[in-house]
Amino acid sequence: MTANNDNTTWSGRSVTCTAPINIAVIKYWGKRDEQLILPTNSSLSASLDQDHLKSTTTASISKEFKRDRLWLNGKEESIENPRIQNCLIEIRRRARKRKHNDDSKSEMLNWSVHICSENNFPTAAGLASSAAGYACLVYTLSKLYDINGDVSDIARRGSGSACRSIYGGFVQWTVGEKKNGSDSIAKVVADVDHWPEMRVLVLVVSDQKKHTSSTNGMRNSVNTSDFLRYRAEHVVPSRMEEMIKAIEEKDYQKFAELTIKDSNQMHAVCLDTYPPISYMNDTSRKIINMIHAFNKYQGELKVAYTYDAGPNAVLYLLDEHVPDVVSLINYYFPPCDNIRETFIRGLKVDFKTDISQELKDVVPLEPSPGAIKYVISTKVGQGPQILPNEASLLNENGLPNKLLQ
Ligand SMILES: Nc1ncnc2c1ncn2[C@@H]1O[C@H](COP(=O)(O)OP(=O)(O)OP(=O)(O)O)[C@@H](O)[C@H]1O
Ligand SMILES: C[C@@](O)(CCOP(=O)(O)OP(=O)(O)O)CC(=O)O
Repeated sequence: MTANNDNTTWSGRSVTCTAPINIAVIKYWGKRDEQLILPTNSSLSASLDQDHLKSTTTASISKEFKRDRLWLNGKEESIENPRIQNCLIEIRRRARKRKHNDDSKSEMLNWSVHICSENNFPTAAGLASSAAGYACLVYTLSKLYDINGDVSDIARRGSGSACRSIYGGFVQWTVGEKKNGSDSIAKVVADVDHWPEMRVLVLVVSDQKKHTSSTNGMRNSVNTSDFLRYRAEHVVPSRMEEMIKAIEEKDYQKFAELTIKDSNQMHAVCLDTYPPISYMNDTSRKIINMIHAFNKYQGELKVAYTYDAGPNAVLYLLDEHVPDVVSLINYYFPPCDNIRETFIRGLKVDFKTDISQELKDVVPLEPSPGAIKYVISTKVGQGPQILPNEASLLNENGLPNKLLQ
């Protein structure tokens, strides 16, 4: 395939896109329909800047391809994965529905597709790789097949949280009421420029694969936790309204309080599950204690934490407080010597590695060297982006440029 300007050739077509991860401040935890991936409650997240955390996907179609194929992070994987199939089938169905005046384009719908994707961060480690991955897959395929309009409901069929990564800024996923899920879609609450002071620190405690996947964990919670039903019916609806208002008004105190409470509530539902699920470890709990002591010492909320299905903490804070919070992390969770240089990623300014005696006196912790592996400093970011042809992950034969042995 030799691509021309619009990525179309006599025998093929190829598109490459990127998509962000997102970190929820009102958590999705529970499905009411496993097949369509419909949630038990609405949720809300921010998509993060793609400098450090993104998926990149190339999708190509060609007359010459014999069958659909998929490569993920340099290795061929089965394209029969039911979630990938759910997305692919729905994309092709929507593409067929569109009336093509141009016969050559209709013909393309019968060609096989090659998909190659990579994440620039650890996969399946609780860093929302499935969200970025499926959003990127669906967005790329939608561009390949010229599908216009919202495709968040298709990304949702890959992984629930992926629907929120179809947009940038602050994004809600509305629970919806319809059985077919057509109203369970992502909507932008505030775009990327709305709250430019907002910063995000991702504290990587572990980048190993987690013991209980989100899918299995939330299925057990739906089956056994009364608290999950209570949360969905009596807590989340009003909390969503409050959170949207806090974001619209840039009310950090309210935003931080709701973020902390909602993370703790999701993990309380996990503990209410039978048998209980606990995603946090000792380091996660120490981070929580450190942040509550720090906020109390400051007299107001300066930093909010949230945890997904793993031990890693994500902190939402305003840019003016980043230096103090980074110093705090450095003091209580200093890096081992060999990684000092790469411990805090994405931050140019110098920060202190010590804190005041007054603060030490109120934080109920001893330093834990090496407990945090590294920190990614980032911010709220854009939605998926289309890249130029040169960025393709597939060569002219439709095979990956890079393959792992
Ligand atoms: N770039 C990608 N393209 C397609 N699929 C991907 C991509 N990245 C990840 N996935 C899919 O997502 C799976 C990992 O999802 P999983 O929910 O276990 O981890 P996670 O998304 O990192 O964690 P969490 O969703 O709990 O934050 C992978 O095994 C793969 O099937
Ligand atoms: C804890 C969470 O990150 C849950 C993520 O769940 P997934 O979207 O990974 O689950 P599936 O729909 O089964 O693929 C909270 C959130 O992102 O809202």
